[in-house]
Amino acid sequence: MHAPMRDPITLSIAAVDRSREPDLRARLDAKAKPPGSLGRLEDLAVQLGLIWHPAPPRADRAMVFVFAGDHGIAEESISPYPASVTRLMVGAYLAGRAGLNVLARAASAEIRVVDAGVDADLAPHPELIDRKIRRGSRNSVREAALTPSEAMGAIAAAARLVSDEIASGVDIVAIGEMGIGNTTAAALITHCLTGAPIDDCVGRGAGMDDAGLAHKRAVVATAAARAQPTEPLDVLTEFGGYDIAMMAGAVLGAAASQRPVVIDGFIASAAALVAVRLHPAARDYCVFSHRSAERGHRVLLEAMEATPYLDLGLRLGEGTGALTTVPLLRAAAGILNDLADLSDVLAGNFGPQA
Ligand SMILES: Cc1cc2ncn([C@H]3O[C@H](COP(=O)(O)O)[C@@H](O)[C@H]3O)c2cc1C
Ligand SMILES: O=C(O)c1cccnc1
Repeated sequence: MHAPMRDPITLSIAAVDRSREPDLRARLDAKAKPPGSLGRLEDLAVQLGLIWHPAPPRADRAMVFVFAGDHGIAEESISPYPASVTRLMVGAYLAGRAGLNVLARAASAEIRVVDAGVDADLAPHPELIDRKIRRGSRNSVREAALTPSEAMGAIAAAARLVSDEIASGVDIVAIGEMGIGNTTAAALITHCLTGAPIDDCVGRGAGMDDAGLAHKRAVVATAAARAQPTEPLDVLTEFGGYDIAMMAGAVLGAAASQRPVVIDGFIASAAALVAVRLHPAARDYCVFSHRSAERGHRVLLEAMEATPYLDLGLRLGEGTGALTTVPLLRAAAGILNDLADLSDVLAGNFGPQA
């Protein structure tokens, strides 16, 4: 049981207790290995230890939430693919045949596919969660993509979904998206929230060529000339999408329930930055999986002082990068929970049962 979801802005998110960190580091240093020899897995173990304190971290049940939504700005020819690919890929998720499904199987993760705002009347399916706010966002070159109440509603709906699953026993949350045009929305969010130049925020997305990239930059400049918000909810309303708003809500839901949330690539990181600007303490719960090949991702990672774990040249989205990192969280929890102390090994004593 949990309290009813409050207004996402007044949602209560507790920062982790950093005073526990030296104790966790000392515990890791006492284990049967040279201090620091598990490298950044030890940092991840510390983060999980802080999140779960005073309980030992658990990392058994992982669940990826994929939020699908269409973007009005797709009518500006900013993607090499038509908007109809969004709903077709949702079909592929439900058929179990997409990159999402393959990588979720490899990570032993459960999948939740959420219709956040696909521009189609999707047929009901037992594994499709209908949270559709609207059939696609508005074109942010001309007008705000979302209304403030749509943005708030999307955040609240996703936060609720995630906190309900955590209440039912999910240990690790991962987030991803599907939405043709969403690298343009994410670029606009990145530009507004970090102040980085547009050219540093815009990349090739699903594979724009040089001419396409130049056009995409011009479209982003036109939209950015219409409005220059800096407050996170205003930025989300002007330039976001239902997929991005729900990913921000998912981050807040995981943080409010004190569970780690693995952030996928560029678009998911833009949503995470919105969440962190709304609630700075949410940063403590974010695990940044990988460095995306998409140009603007480095700007977002710097803005959140994040060093991702993997650099595989990924640029798919769908939560695939977050899923490749799930085994690292399991390893990190195992290091803290199961690795013997060096003193026991040196005494020929392998733990309480010996
Ligand atoms: C077949 C296909 C599957 C995808 N899965 C994720 N994306 C990725 O590409 C889209 C963003 O790129 P842009 O902003 O250039 O449209 C998003 O849907 C993202 O998740 C895909 C893209 C395609 C074409
Ligand atoms: O980093 C990502 O998640 C990404 C990059 C390009 C296209 N789609 C997703």
